Parts: sequence; structure tokens; C-alpha cells
Amino acid sequence: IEPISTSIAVGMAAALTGFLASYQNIFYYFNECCRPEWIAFNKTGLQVDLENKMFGQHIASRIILKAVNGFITNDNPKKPLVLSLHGWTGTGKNFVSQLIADNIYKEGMDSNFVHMFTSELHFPHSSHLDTYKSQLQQWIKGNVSNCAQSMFIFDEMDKMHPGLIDSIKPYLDYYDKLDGVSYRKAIFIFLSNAGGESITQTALDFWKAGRAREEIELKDLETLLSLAVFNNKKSGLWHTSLIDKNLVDFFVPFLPLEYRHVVQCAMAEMKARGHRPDRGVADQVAKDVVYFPKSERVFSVKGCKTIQSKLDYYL
Ligand SMILES: Nc1ncnc2c1ncn2[C@@H]1O[C@H](COP(=O)(O)OP(=O)(O)OP(=O)(O)O)[C@@H](O)[C@H]1O
Repeated sequence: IEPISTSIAVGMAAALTGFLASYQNIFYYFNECCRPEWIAFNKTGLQVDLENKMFGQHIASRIILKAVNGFITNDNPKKPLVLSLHGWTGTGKNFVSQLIADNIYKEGMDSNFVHMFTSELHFPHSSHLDTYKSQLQQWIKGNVSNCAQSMFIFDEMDKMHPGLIDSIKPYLDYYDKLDGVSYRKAIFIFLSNAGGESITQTALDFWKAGRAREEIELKDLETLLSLAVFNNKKSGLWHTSLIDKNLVDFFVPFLPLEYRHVVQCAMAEMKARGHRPDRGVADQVAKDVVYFPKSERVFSVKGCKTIQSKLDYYL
């Protein structure tokens, strides 16, 4: 082979490789893929979001920032991160999951690597348990094989069939690999109202004793919370060995929200809608909300859940 043809061929191959590489880069630029361009933890972003957007949850904020940061900055985690978020309705459990997703995935909750399951929506019929089990296992396996840094959020965990929780247990455990797939970089978040009443009781005790809510520490809630979760026959977690086997890394309590937090939620919602936050309107919204216990009226029955629709009425 003569040298000129050889150098032309080599040059063309190099050009083709270069073209393919830049084509691939353009493809990755426009299409979400399991690469650092699309998945990168922003610790400061999460910290700022927790401080500025999440109200009245000093314990949950602290645990979540530490847990997520510790897990993601560890190059060799021994198991996936498993967070179990507990608390009264409308206190920010779904909301914080969204903040976590926003600060890991460029596409946030819309990312192809974030998966949300709701018991009553995805697993409504207990007679289909076996089908659900295998579908869920296949789904988790398929998605983690596709991207190790996948996130799975299970809402209404307390309504989930215990058998179904059992079926995902192997993925939460300290295995190097299962059928050739490593689950150690995945994040599982369980949301439930289990333990909400005991968390509320503690918050009420502090309130009655005239102590600041910010004085409540994790240790004031931990024992009560685990007892409540263990003993709650309605709670799916109760049936399983998730807790016995220490598969849950962090139990995260969410405190019930007070009037001032409802005001903050209303102000934030006005801002999000592009309005100038109006304290008068926020107060009107917060006054419209129902509080409990009946005599003291300290905590919002629905947390900040109905604020968005109430604002539609006042704005
Ligand atoms: N602590 C909070 N700080 C700021 N906004 C909040 C907070 N809690 C709730 N909200 C607002 O209320 C909405 C509903 O809350 P969210 O869905 O997170 O409640 P939840 O705790 O998941 O309730 P449930 O147990 O009923 O599912 C959120 O989208 C958010 O706008």
C-alpha cells in the first residue's frame, strides 16, 4: 500500500472518529443521559433550597443535607441510600423529595432517572400482588442497570402491601451486586404519615411547655417514631424487616406546621406565581386554614397542602 493512500485513509478515519465523537457530544447535550452533564449533586443548591424554601423543618433539613451529601460524596457506598420520611400531611415530604431531585438531576423530578410510585395509583389491587412484585423488581433492575444513580420515591409507603416492600428489600441491602447489577449508588425515599401523631404530640408538648420549636431535637422524636412505626399495624413498614435489618439509613421526622409557616408557604407561592408577596393576603389565607387541637389551634390540619388552591381564591 502506497504511503499517500495510507495517510488519506488514516486522515479520513480520524475525521470520522472526530465527527462521531462530536455528534455523540451534541447528542448527550440535548438528550438526558446518565452522565455528569445531567447528574451532578449541587450541595450549596440543596442547602440554599432547604433554608429558603422549606419552612419549619429544622430537623429534616439538617438530616437530609448531611445524608445526601455524605452518600453522594462517598465514591464507594456500601449500600444505596434509604431515607424514610415521616410526618403529618402537607408538611413537605413530597416537596423535599423534589428539592433533592432538583439538586441532583438537571431535569429534577422530570428526569428519566427519577421514579415515583404511589401505592394507591400503581399498586391498587392486593390480588395482583405477584404481578406487582415482579413488575416492580424488573422496573428497579432495568432502571438501575441503565443508570446507577437512579432515584426511587415511594409515596404512601404505609399503604403499600408488606409483600411488595419485602420484594424490594434485596435492592436496599449491603450486596455488592445482584445478578450482575450494583444498586449501591441508587437512592430510595419512602414517604409516609406513620409516626405523624407521635411527632405532633412531641411538638405540642414543647409548645405547651413554652419551649421553642427549634429546640426539638432528633433524639426527642427518634424513640417515639420508631415505636410508632413498629407498632402501627396499618403501616406497611411494620410488617417487614426493613427496620430489623437496618436497611433504612435515616428516619426523617417532619413537624406539623404552624400558622407562621402557612403564612410563609402563601408568601412563597405568590412569589412563585410572579406576584409581589402580600403579607395581608398571606394572613387571610392562613386564617382560612383549620388548626388543631381544637382548643389550642396550633397546627395546620393539612399543613401547607391547600394553600395553592386557597390563593386562587384570594388573588
Ligand atoms: N415545610 C414546607 N415548606 C414549604 N412548603 C411546604 C412545606 N410543606 C408543604 N409545603 C407546600 O405544600 C405542598 C404540599 O406538601 P407536600 O406534598 O410536600 O406534603 P406531604 O408531607 O408530602 O403530604 P402527604 O403526607 O399528604 O403526602 C408542597 O408542594 C409545598 O408547596
